[in-house]
Amino acid sequence: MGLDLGTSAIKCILVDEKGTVIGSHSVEYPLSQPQPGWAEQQPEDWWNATVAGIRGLLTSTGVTGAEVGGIGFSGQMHGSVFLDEAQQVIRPALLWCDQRTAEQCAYIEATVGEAELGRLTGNRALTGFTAPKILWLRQHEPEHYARVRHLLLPKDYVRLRLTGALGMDMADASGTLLLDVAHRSWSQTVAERLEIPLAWLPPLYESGDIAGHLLPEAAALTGLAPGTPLVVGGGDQACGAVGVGVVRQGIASVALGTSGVVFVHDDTYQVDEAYRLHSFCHGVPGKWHRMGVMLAAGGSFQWWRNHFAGEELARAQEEGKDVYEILTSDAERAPLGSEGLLFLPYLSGERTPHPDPKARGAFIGLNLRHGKAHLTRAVLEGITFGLRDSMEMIRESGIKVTELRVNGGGARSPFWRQMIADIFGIPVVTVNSTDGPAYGAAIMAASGVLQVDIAQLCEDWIQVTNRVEPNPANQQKYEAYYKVYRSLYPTLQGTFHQLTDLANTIS
Ligand SMILES: Nc1ncnc2c1ncn2[C@@H]1O[C@H](COP(=O)(O)OP(=O)(O)O)[C@@H](O)[C@H]1O
Ligand SMILES: O=C(CO)[C@@H](O)[C@H](O)COP(=O)(O)O
Repeated sequence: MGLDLGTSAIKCILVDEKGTVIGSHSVEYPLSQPQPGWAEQQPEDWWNATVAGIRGLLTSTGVTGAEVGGIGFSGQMHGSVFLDEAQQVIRPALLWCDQRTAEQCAYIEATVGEAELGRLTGNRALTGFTAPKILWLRQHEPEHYARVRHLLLPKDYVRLRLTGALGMDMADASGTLLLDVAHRSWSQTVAERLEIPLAWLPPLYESGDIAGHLLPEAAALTGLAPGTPLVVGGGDQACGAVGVGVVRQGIASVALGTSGVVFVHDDTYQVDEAYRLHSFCHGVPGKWHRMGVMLAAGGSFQWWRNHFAGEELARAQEEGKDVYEILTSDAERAPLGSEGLLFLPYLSGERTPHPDPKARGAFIGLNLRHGKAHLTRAVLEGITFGLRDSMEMIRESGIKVTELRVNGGGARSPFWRQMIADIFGIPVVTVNSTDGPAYGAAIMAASGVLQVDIAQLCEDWIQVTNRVEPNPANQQKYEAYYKVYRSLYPTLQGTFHQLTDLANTIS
C-alpha cells in the first residue's frame, strides 16, 4: 500500500506484486489561513483522513487487511508537527507553503552565516523550511515552545500514530535545514548554533527501511492486520520522482501539483552555485537530488479555476467533464503567447528562482482583444516559464537532461505536456504509473518488505507510455516570450514589496 499525505488530500493506493495499481481512494481535509501568508493544518485531520482512506481503499477493492504486505508513506514536506512529552500535538502544523518566517530566515543566515549554512546543510534558509518555523514558535508562542519535546514532519506524525515509533527519512529531513545532507545525519553544529535541542529530532532512516509495525488499535480502526510492516517512505518530491522512475542521471521530472518542481537525480552529493537549487537526499538510499520549487504552479491554475471559471464549471457539470479539461481546451484555442500577454505565477510568494515571500502575481500586456481563453493560456504559459527558470539553473550546473517525466495533476493535460516540451526544448514523457508520490511510496514499501532495490523495482515496474517532442517552430516563439518573462520580476520586485506592505497595513 502507498499513502501520499498531500496538501489537499491523502491518496491511498494498492499495488500488486507486479506493480499494477489495483485501486485508489482519496480523502480531503481543510487548510486554514489564519493570516495572510500563513498556512496551517490540524494533524488530527490527517489522522482521521488516513484511517478513512485506508478503510475506503480496502472496502472498494475487496482486499483484506491480511493481504496487505506492507505500507509506504509519502507526504507534503517541511511542515512542523510540534509534540509534547506525551507525544500530543501542541498546535496546528505550519505547512511548506506558510510564508511567516522571513525574519527567522534572516536570523538563521546571520547566526550561522550564509556560506557556512550552505556548507553544513547544502541549502539556504527559505521560509517554507522547518527550522525557521521552530524559531518562529520560540519567538511568538513561548508557552507552546516550552512544551515541545519532539518535532516531526506530517507523514511521520501519522506513521507514529500507526506504529508508535518515531522516525524520519533522509529525503524529508533534508527540508528541515537541520540535516547535514552530504553526510546523511543531523547537523549538530546547526542545531547548536540555533539552540534547537537535537533530542527533539527523531531517528533517521533511508526510505526503504522498515520503521515499525502496525499497532493493534490502529489495525482495529483501519481494517489492516496488526503487525503489518510500515516502511519509512519519503518526502513527496522524492516519492514522486521514484514513482516515475527518476532514479538515475540524465532523467528529470516535472511535478505539476499545487507546487511545481523540476527534479534531477544525482549519484553524488552536489550543490548549485549560491545554493539556488535545493540539494536534498533522494529516496534512493545513498543518492541525492537537486530541485527547484515553485510555490503556486498547479496552485495558480487552481486559483484561476476557483475564482474565474464559474461558466466552465457549469459546462463541465453539463457535459460530465473535468473543468480543467474544459479550461485547457479553451486555452489551446488562444494563440501561442496569448497575443502578447504574460502571467507571473508568484501568487504565494516564491521560492525558486526568486526566494521572496513578498513576490506577487500579475498579468502583463492586457489589451481589448484579450478574452478569458487568452488569460487561461497565459496562466499555463506563465507557470511553465516559471518552471523553465529552474531548468535553466539545472542546465547551468552542467547537467544534461535528455528526458522529462511529468507527474502530478497537471500532467493529465496533453496540451500542457506539449507546452512543457516546447518551452523547455526537451522531450516530455508520461509513464504507466500515474499515481506519482503514492506510487513511489508503494515502491518503497515493496523495497522494504521484499528486500529489492528501489531502482530495480522502478526498472521492473515503470514503462514509458507516451512521448512528445518539442515543436521547433513553437520553441522559437516561446523563447522570445521567455526572454520578456525573465525581465519582469526584477522590474516589478519593488512594486510587489510595496503592495504587500500596503496590504498588510491598510485594510
Ligand atoms: N486535467 C487537468 N489538466 C490540467 N491541470 C490539471 C488537471 N487536473 C488537475 N490539474 C492541476 O493539478 C493540480 C492538482 O495536482 P495534484 O498533483 O493533485 O496536487 P496536490 O498533490 O498538490 O494536491 C490542480 O491544482 C490543477 O492545477
Ligand atoms: O515544499 C515542497 C517541496 O519542497 C512541496 O512539494 C510540498 O512538499 C508539497 O507540494 P504538493 O505535492 O502539495 O504540490
